[in-house]
Amino acid sequence: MTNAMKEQAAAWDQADVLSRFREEFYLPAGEIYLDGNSLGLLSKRAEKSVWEALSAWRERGIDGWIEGERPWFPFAERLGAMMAPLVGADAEEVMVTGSTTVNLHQMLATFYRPQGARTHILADVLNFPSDIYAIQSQLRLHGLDPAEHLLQVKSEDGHTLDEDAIIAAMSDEVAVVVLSAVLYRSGQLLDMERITQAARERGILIGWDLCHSIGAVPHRLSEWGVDFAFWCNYKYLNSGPGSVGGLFVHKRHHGRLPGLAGWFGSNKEVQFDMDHHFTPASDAGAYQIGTPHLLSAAPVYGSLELFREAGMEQIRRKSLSLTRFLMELVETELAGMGFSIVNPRADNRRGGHVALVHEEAVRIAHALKEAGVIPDFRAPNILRLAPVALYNSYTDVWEAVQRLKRIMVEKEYERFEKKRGVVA
Ligand SMILES: Cc1ncc(COP(=O)(O)O)c(C=O)c1O
Ligand SMILES: Nc1c(O)cccc1C(=O)C[C@H](N)C(=O)O
Repeated sequence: MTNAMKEQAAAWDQADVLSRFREEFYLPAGEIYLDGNSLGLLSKRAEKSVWEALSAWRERGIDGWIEGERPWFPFAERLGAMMAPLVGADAEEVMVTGSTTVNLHQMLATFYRPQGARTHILADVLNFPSDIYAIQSQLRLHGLDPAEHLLQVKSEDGHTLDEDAIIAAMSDEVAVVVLSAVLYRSGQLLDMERITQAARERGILIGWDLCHSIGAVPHRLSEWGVDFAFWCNYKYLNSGPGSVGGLFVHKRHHGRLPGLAGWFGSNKEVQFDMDHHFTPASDAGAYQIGTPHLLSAAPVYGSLELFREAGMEQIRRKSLSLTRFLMELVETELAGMGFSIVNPRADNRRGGHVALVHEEAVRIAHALKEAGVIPDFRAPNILRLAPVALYNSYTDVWEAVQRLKRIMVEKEYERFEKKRGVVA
């Protein structure tokens, strides 16, 4: 059985239409990297685009803003247009700017307008903490108590959300809904289309956090009628730690005054008139604030070239197939060893990683790292494994599970402290 699976993995690798993209990345020597859902690996393209940004600065100085192959002044717009297909949007609806948390602040500062009974923001108990902090602080800025005005949909099993429960919580007290497309721990993929439609039918605005879905799952934000979305580019998009994030604002909202205005949100024709009257850009560009962080935006260009070449549909197909294989191996090779798979199994219900619960998860994560498999751990007991379509192979998945099996059989994890790392 084991050998048959290994041969199967090798055969799939042979037939893999995306296998050439592995060469585009710097893979840590001797390691199997399965943490691309937290920080994607550096690609040669991303590295090249950073060097090109530095060269432009070195050679052109101030003229880099308007001259050269990739002038800085329209760069955020250019990246937005390149990224638009990944979220299913028109070029003018997407901007590469800010960060996840900052963009959520910008979106709420713009779209959260408590009026009459509609004063609540609806989120969920499984959301990433930073989103919740941003929501709480936006409520406070309106003089409202988060304990009362932030509603969080509960989770029955502590890992997943029930879409019916989310929709049932959309009362006429809710002004805005903020949810993650893919939940950061369990990897559950929510039915964005259905939930968005339900919010719109009830006159509620809806915004999606795409941190764990962008680059892993295709989206059709524009067609679904999503009001806004925000994300980072350092996970599946491989644009580097702290790289500039992204946002989407549906075209029906264009022309509004952004909640947080700054001169880079100006109509570009008049920005350098230096007028004290703010003339916002007519599209998602209006939501930029200050000078773009060019050196952290530069790698996004190289990363997006790879996505354009590989194609999102192919990436999703391989990602699903990798995670399906991983789940199958966990169930066969690791049977009886105390693991339970807590991500949903169905293809249309899971994102790009597999989430395993084990009572020894923290020590197993340490042991895996020592064995050259890079997972991540989320307290109290979740091991996340993300085989990434652009740079992981089926053989990586097979080999990672063999190393994990050895750790369990030999009880290698018992040598480690039951304590998470600083950046777990
Ligand atoms: C779902 C989700 N939201 C928000 C964040 C925070 O993003 P940032 O630190 O880029 O603002 C992260 C990751 O760190 C995340 O996974
Ligand atoms: N943003 C991160 C960071 O600055 C340091 C370490 C990890 C991260 C992450 O992105 C964690 C990630 N959002 C998660 O899903 O847990």
